Amino acid sequence: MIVIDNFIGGEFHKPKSGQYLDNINPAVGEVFAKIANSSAKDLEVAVSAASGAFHEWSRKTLAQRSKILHRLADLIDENLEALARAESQDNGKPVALARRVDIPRAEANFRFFASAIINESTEAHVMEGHAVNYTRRAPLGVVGCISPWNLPLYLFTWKIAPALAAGNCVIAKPSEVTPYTAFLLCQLANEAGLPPGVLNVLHGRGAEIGQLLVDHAEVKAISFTGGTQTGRIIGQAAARQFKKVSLELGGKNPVVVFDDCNFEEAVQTTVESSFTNQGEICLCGSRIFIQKGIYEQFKAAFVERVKALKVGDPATEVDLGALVSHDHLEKVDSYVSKARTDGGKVLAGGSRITLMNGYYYEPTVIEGLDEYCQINQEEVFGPVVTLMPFSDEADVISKANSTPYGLAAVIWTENLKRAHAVAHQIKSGIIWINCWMLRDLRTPFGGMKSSGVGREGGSEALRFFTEPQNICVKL
Ligand SMILES: NC(=O)C1=CN([C@@H]2O[C@H](COP(=O)(O)OP(=O)(O)OC[C@H]3O[C@@H](n4cnc5c(N)ncnc54)[C@H](O)[C@@H]3O)[C@@H](O)[C@H]2O)C=CC1
Ligand SMILES: O=C(O)/C=C/C=C(\O)C(=O)O
Repeated sequence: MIVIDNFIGGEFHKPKSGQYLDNINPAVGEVFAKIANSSAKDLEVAVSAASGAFHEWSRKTLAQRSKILHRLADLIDENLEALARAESQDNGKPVALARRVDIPRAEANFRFFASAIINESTEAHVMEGHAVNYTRRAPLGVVGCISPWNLPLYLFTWKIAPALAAGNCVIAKPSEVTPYTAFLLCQLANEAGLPPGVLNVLHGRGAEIGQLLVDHAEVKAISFTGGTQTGRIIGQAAARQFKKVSLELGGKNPVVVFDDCNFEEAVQTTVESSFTNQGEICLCGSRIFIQKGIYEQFKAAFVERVKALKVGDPATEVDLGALVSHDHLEKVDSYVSKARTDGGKVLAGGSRITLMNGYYYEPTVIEGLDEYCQINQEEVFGPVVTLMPFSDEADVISKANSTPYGLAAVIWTENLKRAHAVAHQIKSGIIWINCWMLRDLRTPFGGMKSSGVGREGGSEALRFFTEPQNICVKL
């Protein structure tokens, strides 16, 4: 049995409570690891290690920090296969997907921020003839990074890489549902030469050790990705201490297909935007709006391809693996049941798949529901999409904006003037025109409305993890 212990001050530590949680492989429904169940005592040791390391880490030159983070990126690449297999075992996603997307992106996250700190310029504001102001951006100290289960190492590193690059010491809390690759990364951090205490990883339940981390006065900022309800709790707790907080939350993302789209590309990419990673990505499009003139044609082509998707053992060549947990499978299935009772017609899928005692669900397409029914308002976070017709631009803009969420949207049209006009009126932090998940790590990443507060990526992330200080010099 694998034992996932905490990583504090460069060493693995058993939880002070001596208690462990079960870690289940969702592909087969079996416990394969034990996870440290951390408490306040573990947090105190981690805070002390992180605070103690801050002086040395924050005073390293940018080139020194950059070199260590590049080395960590190299080590992720060297261990790609083992990390991809671990990610699949923990999460249920196809190994091939982890090999192609999750682990290379974890490497890219370190690579990107290791280079960004070297290339970032500082600002100066000249008061002609009077003074010059320059902006110093100093690291915050000890910061907390809380990540979810859907893209475990990908999102864990998306947070810790900018935090470390900017000179902070980190206490990270990966999801208790998928802690394995964060645990494996700790060993690589030591090999890369990251000084002890600069990165600390505590495992355990969100409502316990996660909440203690958010509430700790020595932790100066929290970067969180996860569900909107959890984001609300964290935002409220952080506000009490005027703590900096970045919240990347849920989505109910619209895909808008105009009748002048490149039909083939729109159909194929919409299959991907719906079902990649079993639909467990906050950026997946879950409400597909199709212009009336091509509704039937698009529906037929889309459903045919969805029915051809292969679901099964994630260690083999499949399109979809298992959902992350039994609870999540129940949740997804209950949304589909409710959609049926609301009058929805299931065009593809709609059922669990019995296989190896794992948590498998068919890729599901539903039509016949309006934009205000439950399944079109709440985040399912699984392989379920709805199809809805629309008449014109005004109609689809109103429908696209009809949820509390505003994370991402996709627009398919060959008329770029129309694409820009619609993009400007959809209330989403990220808009893809004629593509999906084309990611440039320099761009601001995050959502509007209930999809979050703040932005990650590029300079936004480095700014979040630093405190600006204006220094005015009289000339
Ligand atoms: N990126 C996204 O948009 C994600 C959205 N979700 C949505 O949230 C729903 C619930 O999934 P969960 O696994 O329960 O997500 P969650 O939001 O509860 O968990 C995300 C992370 O937050 C931690 N956490 C939970 N409660 C906390 C607290 N009070 N203080 C500090 N940290 C806390 C968890 O341990 C985990 O590391 C999903 O069904 C999905 O709809 C879940 C994961 C990612
Ligand atoms: O940064 C990305 O490319 C993707 C981020 C995805 C999430 O934040 C998510 O699914 O939660």
